[in-house]
Amino acid sequence: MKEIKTIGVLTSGGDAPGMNAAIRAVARGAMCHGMKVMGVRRGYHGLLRGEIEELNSRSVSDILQRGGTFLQTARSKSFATEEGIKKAVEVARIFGIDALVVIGGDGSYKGARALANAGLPTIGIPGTIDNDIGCTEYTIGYDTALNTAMQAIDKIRDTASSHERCSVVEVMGRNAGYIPVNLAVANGAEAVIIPEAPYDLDEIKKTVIEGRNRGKSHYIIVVSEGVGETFELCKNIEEATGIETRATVLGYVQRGGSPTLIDRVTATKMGSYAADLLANGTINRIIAQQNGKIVDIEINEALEMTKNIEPEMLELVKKMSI
Ligand SMILES: Nc1ncnc2c1ncn2[C@@H]1O[C@H](COP(=O)(O)OP(=O)(O)O)[C@@H](O)[C@H]1O
Ligand SMILES: O=P(O)(O)OC[C@H]1O[C@](O)(COP(=O)(O)O)[C@@H](O)[C@@H]1O
Ligand SMILES: [Mg+2]
Repeated sequence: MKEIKTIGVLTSGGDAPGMNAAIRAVARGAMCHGMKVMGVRRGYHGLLRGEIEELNSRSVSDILQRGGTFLQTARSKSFATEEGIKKAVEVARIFGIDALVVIGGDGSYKGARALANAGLPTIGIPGTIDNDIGCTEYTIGYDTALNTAMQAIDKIRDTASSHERCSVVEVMGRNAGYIPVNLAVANGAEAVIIPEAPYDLDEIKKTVIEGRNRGKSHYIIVVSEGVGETFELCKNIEEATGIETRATVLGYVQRGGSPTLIDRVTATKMGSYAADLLANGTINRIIAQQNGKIVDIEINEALEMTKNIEPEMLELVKKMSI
């Protein structure tokens, strides 16, 4: 394989706090190895359009602490086609990009694998608030999103408590329950509803009614957006319990904001690790965290890996709701 002299870096899929820290670390890490770094704007969409410019150590200054992604991001339908992949590889070749670092989620990795199969070496870095990537125990943005949502639910709880209401709070995570389950524990929810596990609405109503009988003044039910039944749930609980029940959809509040220490440090470690791999000529890998350590996994193998919500976490929510 020819020596990697120039690398590209892009962010793809939903933005996540810490993506900027990862871009900075990839760029500065690569520069330390004498590589040239090209920033690709707007994810795969921008790659197709040649929205590419060289980065230097100053173009990535003052971004470490900022949420979002200064390269911007996109979801691109036209990229995810045979034609799109072919064109993307061609554009990379025109700009002299020997390998591409993709910071994004599971969808972006499928794109990275397609590029690798078409001849453009890639490295994936996990960047998504959802923490829904099977090969890694941690994804950049997850801790910030959890802390932001936790603080928001604390505020909702103040109002629920003052008015003696029940609050059904819908949180993000697509089809994965990592965000809701952790929030339910951190915010002392009566119940959590996630796409991975069946739920018993009668049991939830019972928990709320019994809680009131024991003197509770507020009730929090955390629901994953992936369940898709937030407003029906709210109505059902109110009708069955007679307790005024309000729904709050946290939405994008969870995705923005300055990254926490964990996200800054993890992003910096992973970004620098990606640059080291490419400097050594190691390609088509996904960076992951396993047992607290940063590792790299072959891309096909990484995409086959799965992980599960610990049932103990669901048990813990139940136990603590008495
Ligand atoms: N199967 C696929 N093949 C090629 N590209 C894909 C595939 N799935 C997703 N992508 C590309 O990756 C982009 C980001 O994926 P998405 O699932 O939206 O976000 P994330 O990477 O954060 O999970 C998509 O808009 C698309 O361009
Ligand atoms: O608002 P968007 O960009 O359409 O997407 C919403 C989705 O993006 C996320 O915030 C992040 O998901 P991805 O990292 O897979 O893009 C999900 O939790 C949510 O389902
Ligand atoms: Mg995803």
